[in-house]
Amino acid sequence: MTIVLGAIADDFTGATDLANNLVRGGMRCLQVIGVPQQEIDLTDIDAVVVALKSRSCPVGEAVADSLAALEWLRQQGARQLFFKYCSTFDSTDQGNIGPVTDALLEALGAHQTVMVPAFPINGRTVYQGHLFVGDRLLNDSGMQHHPLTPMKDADLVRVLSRQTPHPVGLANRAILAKGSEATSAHLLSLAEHGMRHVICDSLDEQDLDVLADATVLMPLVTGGSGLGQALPAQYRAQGWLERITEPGRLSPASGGALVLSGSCSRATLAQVADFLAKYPDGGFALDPLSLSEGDKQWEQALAFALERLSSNAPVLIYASADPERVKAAQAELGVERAGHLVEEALSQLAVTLVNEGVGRLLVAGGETSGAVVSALGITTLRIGEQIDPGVPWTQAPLAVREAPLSLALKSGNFGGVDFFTRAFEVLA
Ligand SMILES: Nc1ncnc2c1ncn2[C@@H]1O[C@H](COP(=O)(O)OP(=O)(O)O)[C@@H](O)[C@H]1O
Ligand SMILES: O=C(O)[C@@H](O)C(=O)COP(=O)(O)O
Repeated sequence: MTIVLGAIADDFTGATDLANNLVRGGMRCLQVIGVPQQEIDLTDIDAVVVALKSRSCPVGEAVADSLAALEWLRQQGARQLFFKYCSTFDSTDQGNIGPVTDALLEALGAHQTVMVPAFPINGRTVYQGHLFVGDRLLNDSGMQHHPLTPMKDADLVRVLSRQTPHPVGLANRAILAKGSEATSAHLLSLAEHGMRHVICDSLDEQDLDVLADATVLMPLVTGGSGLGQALPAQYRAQGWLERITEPGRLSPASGGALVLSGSCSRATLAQVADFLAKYPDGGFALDPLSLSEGDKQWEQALAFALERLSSNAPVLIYASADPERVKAAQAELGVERAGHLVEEALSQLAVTLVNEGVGRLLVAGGETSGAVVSALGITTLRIGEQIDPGVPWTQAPLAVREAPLSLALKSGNFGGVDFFTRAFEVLA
C-alpha cells in the first residue's frame, strides 16, 4: 500500500489544519505524531501528515527531524511531499523554513519548490510577495508581537532570503491570472535562473487551484493548508486517487470538557475574553512568573479545574496574556524559560485531568498543543468534524481511557470569537 501525499508539518496545530483540508479535499488522511517508531497500518489511507515540533527549535534539530520524516514518508511510497508551515510564515532570520526546505530539496534531488502560505478563507493572502492577515500586512497584524517568532516584515521574498543562501523568486498574481500553463512556464524559467524557492501570490481559492495544477508533479511543495485543499482535485485528475470519500466520522465523545490555552495571539485573547464574559468564574489564569516560584499556582489550577469538572461546569485554564505582560515575563525569565514553564504547566494539567476523566480537550496554541499532545503520549490522530476553518475535532486512542480522547488543537489565530464554547456544541 503506498500513499499519495506525505506531509511534514512544523507544528501540531498546523498538522491538524492541513490534515483537515486534505480530508475536506476528499483524501483519507492520518495524522501521526513524530516519525512512527512502529509499523502502522496505512490501508485505505491516501495521505499521512507527520506532526513535528520543529517551528521554533534549533535549526539543526528541525532539519534532522524533517529529514527523518521525509525518509519515513518515502518508505511509505509518497508520490508528493508537502512541507507545511504557518500561513503567517512563522520563522526567524535563522530559520526554520529556509533551512528545512533546502535540506528537503537536496535530499529529494529536486531543483525547485513553491512557497504558498496563503489560506484565504482565514484571511491569509499573498500579493506581490507580501503576506496579509485580513486587511493588514503581516507585520501590522499582531504577529509582530508573537512570543517566539515575531514577524516584523511582510515581504516574504526578503524574509526567506535571510534564511537561505539561494536566490528567491516570485510568481505574482499577474502570472497566476494567465493560468496554470503560464505559471508552470514561469516556474521553469525561474528554475533555469537558479531560483530554487518561489514565493507565490494567492488571493483566493482559484489562485490556489492554478498553483496546485502547476505543481502537482513537483516532488516537494511547501506552504499552508490552503494549497492542501486544492491538491486533491489534481491528484484525482492524475488518476492517483480512486474516489471521493466522506469526511471522517468519529465515535461519540465522552468525558469532561476542558480548555487549555497557551496562545497569546489576538484571536485567542478575544476567545479567552468571550469565555470569561460568559463564565466569569470559569477561568483560571496561570502566569510564568508565579509558576517559576514553585508548584503552588499549578496546584491551585488543578484544584480549580477538578472542582468545576465535578459539577460539569465549563473550565478554562489559560496563560494567554497581552503583549506587555508577555514581554514583562520574558524580560524576567527569558523567552524560552517563560514559554517552557507555561507549556510544562499546561501539559501536566492535561495529563492529570485526562486521568481524572476529561475526555473532550481543546488546546489553543501551536507550541502549547505540541507540548500537551507529547505529554499525553498520543501517537495518531483521526480527523473529524470541522469546528471552524483550519480546526477540526480529532480523536486519539489513549491507554488510560476506554473511549478515545476527543481533542481539538486550535492554531493561535484561528477560530471565531465564541470558539471556546461553540467547539463543544459542534461535538455534542
Ligand atoms: N503569559 C505568557 N508569558 C510568556 N510566554 C507565554 C505566556 N503565555 C504563553 N506563553 C508562551 O507563548 C508561546 C505561544 O505559542 P503557541 O502555543 O504556539 O501559540 P500560538 O499558536 O498563538 O502561536 C508558548 O510557548 C507559550 O508557552
Ligand atoms: O497555517 C496556519 O496558520 C496554521 O496551520 C498554523 O500553523 C498555526 O500555527 P499556530 O498559530 O502556532 O498554532
